Amino acid sequence: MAGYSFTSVSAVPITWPLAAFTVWLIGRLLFRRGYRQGSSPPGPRPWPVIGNLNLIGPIPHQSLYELSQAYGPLMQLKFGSSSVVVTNSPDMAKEFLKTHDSKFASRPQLAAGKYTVYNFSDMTWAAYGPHWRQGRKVFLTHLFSSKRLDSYEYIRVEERTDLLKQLYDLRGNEVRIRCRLSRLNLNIMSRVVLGKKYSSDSEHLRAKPADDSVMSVEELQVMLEEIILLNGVFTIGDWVPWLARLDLEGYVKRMKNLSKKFDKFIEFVIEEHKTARATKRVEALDMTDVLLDLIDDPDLEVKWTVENVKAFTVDLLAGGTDTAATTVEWAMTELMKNPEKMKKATEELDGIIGRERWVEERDTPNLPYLDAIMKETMRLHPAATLLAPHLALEDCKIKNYDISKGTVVLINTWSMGRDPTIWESPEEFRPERFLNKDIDIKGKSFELLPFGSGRRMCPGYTLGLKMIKSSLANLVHGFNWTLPQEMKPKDLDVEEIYGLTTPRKNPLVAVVEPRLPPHLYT
Ligand code: HEM
Repeated sequence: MAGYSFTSVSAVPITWPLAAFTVWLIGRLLFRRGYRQGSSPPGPRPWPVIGNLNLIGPIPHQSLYELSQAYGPLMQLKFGSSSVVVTNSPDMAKEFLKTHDSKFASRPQLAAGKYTVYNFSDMTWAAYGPHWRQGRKVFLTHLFSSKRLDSYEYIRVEERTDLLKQLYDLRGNEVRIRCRLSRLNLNIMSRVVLGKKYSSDSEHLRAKPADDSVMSVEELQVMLEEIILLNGVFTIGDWVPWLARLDLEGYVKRMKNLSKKFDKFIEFVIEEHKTARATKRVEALDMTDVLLDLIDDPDLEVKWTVENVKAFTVDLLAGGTDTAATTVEWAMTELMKNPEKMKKATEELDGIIGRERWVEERDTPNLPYLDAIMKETMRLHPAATLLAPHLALEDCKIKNYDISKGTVVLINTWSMGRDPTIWESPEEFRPERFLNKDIDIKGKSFELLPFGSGRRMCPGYTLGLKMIKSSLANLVHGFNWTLPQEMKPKDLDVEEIYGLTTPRKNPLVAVVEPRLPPHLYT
């Protein structure tokens, strides 16, 4: 049977004028011709240029969504000389992530992996193979076992309590929720991964210059935001290799600068850990200790190096901080846009938890409406809209489409979440759609894949879910939130910033008032 032909779209990146012209010219010269995929003869035929994708900055999932509306569930784009296949259909996603999982379990070797995580020494950007397999095992058995995650619960509780106290002190004032959430998650991840925070806020540092912090928490937050951004950008040199040296957008320069800063920071952390280990002053085994121990492990299949320790540390800090904060900010935005849903959530909390205590992690299985809010938020605002890019390791036929080795695969979870053939009234925030429905978010229901699925699925999802659920539950339980001044719920925008994660463009600002008895906050 003859294979289908792909709809091919030529993507012409647009940047500042000179670069735009250069790239347009290259596009005209190189990508005038397309070819028919499948078993029919691949004779050249005109490449149908149907429009420009604005590919400055991160890859825009919304533009991909619009194209997919016209071109169907599987669409092939040309990014320079590389084929990129995008899907927005759960059936197709299942083919890539389950049926043919092992053939699509690699990652393209992009500049971000080379320059920000020590030449692919981490797990996220590692090519499929022994290094990645070993790293994954380290993650799942040493760092994210349920025993280890439980042993860190006290850290999550202490940091959360601290945030709730801060919010109480700010009562009656406007609060930028995301900033507080990022800091909460950064504090948790720093203590879990590095053993302590290593950073304090700048006011504290000014007051106590002798503090042993290495940098201000604001500086560390900016570094993490930068790494998330740079790991999601479209870098022309990745797709047109002979342009790589020009670094037209300046992203590679930024990656190198950022990497230097991270390296200095992590070097300091490692040295301190080594000193503590040498003098036997190790009090608690944090993740850096676990990663350092592996350097001396003779039984490992692939030699573990200090670069691996550093790159994994970056993965852990970046993976755990931004994703959860982005999701909770979106959940709070949707709840404030839909006050009747906020009311239902507080009613559930009042009924199950009561007003005399905070919500603990062990309570969350008893809060189905809260769970539905989280799922509905992840449907409309998945933290990683295109997952992380997958790479075909061999030629493969997917539902009769020929995918050649080296093709990059993007799974557009953002589109799937908004597809009217899957979800009724997809633009509406309706947590009720998940009540009494067996839709899983851990990679089994392909219409909802916030953490991906299969071999490359997020290994940190258990921790991510713990952080999201308990902070969201307590923000809703402990406080009444209102919009500033005359703002109405309908005025709240839902504009996004594209990137590896997709936060609100305009941070959510709300006025906070306590709703529980005062003694609980002090
Ligand atoms: C709300 C929380 C989180 C979300 C939504 C999320 C989402 C994702 C997604 C979509 C992927 C890519 C899956 C794919 O390529 O198919 C991923 C991969 C990954 N995530 Fe997460 N994540 C979260 C929390 C975390 C946490 C807490 C950590 C670690 C501290 C983490 C570490 C990683 C790593 C290392 C990978 C790469 C896995 C691999 O390539 O094998 N994530 N995550």
